[in-house]
Amino acid sequence: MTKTILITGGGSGIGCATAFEAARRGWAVAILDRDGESAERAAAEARRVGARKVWSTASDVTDEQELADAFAEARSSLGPVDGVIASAGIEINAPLARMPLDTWRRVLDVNLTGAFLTVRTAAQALQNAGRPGSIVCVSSPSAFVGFAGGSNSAYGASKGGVSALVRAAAIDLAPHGIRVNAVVPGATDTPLLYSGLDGDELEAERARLRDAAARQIPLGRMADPVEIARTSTWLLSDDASYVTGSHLVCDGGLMAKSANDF
Ligand SMILES: NC(=O)C1=CN([C@@H]2O[C@H](COP(=O)(O)OP(=O)(O)OC[C@H]3O[C@@H](n4cnc5c(N)ncnc54)[C@H](O)[C@@H]3O)[C@@H](O)[C@H]2O)C=CC1
Ligand SMILES: C[C@H](O)[C@@H]1OC(=O)[C@H](O)[C@@H]1O
Repeated sequence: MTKTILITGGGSGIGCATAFEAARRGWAVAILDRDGESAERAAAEARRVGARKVWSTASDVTDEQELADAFAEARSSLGPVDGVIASAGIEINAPLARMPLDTWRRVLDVNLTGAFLTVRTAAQALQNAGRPGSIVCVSSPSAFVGFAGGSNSAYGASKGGVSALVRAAAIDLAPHGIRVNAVVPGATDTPLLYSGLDGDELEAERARLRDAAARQIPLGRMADPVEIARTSTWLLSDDASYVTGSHLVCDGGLMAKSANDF
C-alpha cells in the first residue's frame, strides 16, 4: 500500500537513507531537518532518482510549534501522513565529571524531548485525519549497554528515555490504531559518529571505528544507513501490522555478545 511518511532528521545519515528507501517503495516523503538546506538536498536527490512525491522543510524537533507547522504544511503538500520516523538526534560525549550541564540538557532536549514532541505531534496528526498509523523512533544500543569509554552518559540516558517513551506511547496510542516501535541501529557510518571532527582527525576516527567494528561486531563491520532504513520502513509497512511497543535491533550482532566474554 502506498503511504505518506514524515521523517525528522532526514537531511543526513539514517534519516536521509530512510527517505530514499521510502521513495524506493513508491511512498510520498516529507523530509524535516533542523538544517533546511540538507533537507532540501535530500529531497532533490530523491527526486533525481525518481521519487514520486517529496517535500522538505526546516524544522527543529525541540520546537513544538515548528513541528506542528511542519506537519500541517506536509499534509497540505502531500496529504495526511500514515507514518513518522523520529530520526533527529545528536551525540556529544564527555566523562561524567566533565560533562557540562548545558551539554547534558541539549542532548536530552534534542534526543528525548524532541522524540516526545515528534511522537505527540504525529499522534495528533494521525488522529485528526482519523487514520491508523505507525511511528518509529530511533533508539540506540547506548540505551542498553555502555559505550564510548563510559563517556556517553547524556546520550545513553537520552536513548534510554526514548526506549521507555516508545513502550509507553505504544500502550497509550494502541486504542487509536497507532503502532509505536523503535529501531536500534548498531554503529552506522554517518556524520553523527564524527561530530566536531574534520580533516585528519575525522579520517583517524573513521579508521579507528572501522577497526573496532571489525574486531568487536560479529558481522565485522559498521552498518550502512540503508540497512537501518530497510528495518525502519518495514516497521512502518503493513507487514508489521501486529508489531507495537517493540525494539528491532539492527546492529550486526553487537549487543548479542557480551563485551566480557569468558
Ligand atoms: N550513527 C550511529 O552509529 C547511530 C545513530 N543512532 C541514531 O540515529 C539517528 C540518526 O543519526 P545519524 O543519521 O547517525 O546522524 P546524522 O548526524 O547523520 O543525522 C542526524 C540528523 O538530525 C538532524 N538534527 C539534529 N538536531 C536536530 C533538531 N533539533 N531538529 C531537527 N533535526 C535535527 C541533523 O541536522 C542531522 O541531519 C539519531 O537519533 C542517532 O542518535 C543510533 C544508533 C547508532
Ligand atoms: C553502537 C554505536 O557505536 C553507539 O551507538 C550509538 O547510538 C552511538 O552512535 C554510539 O557510537
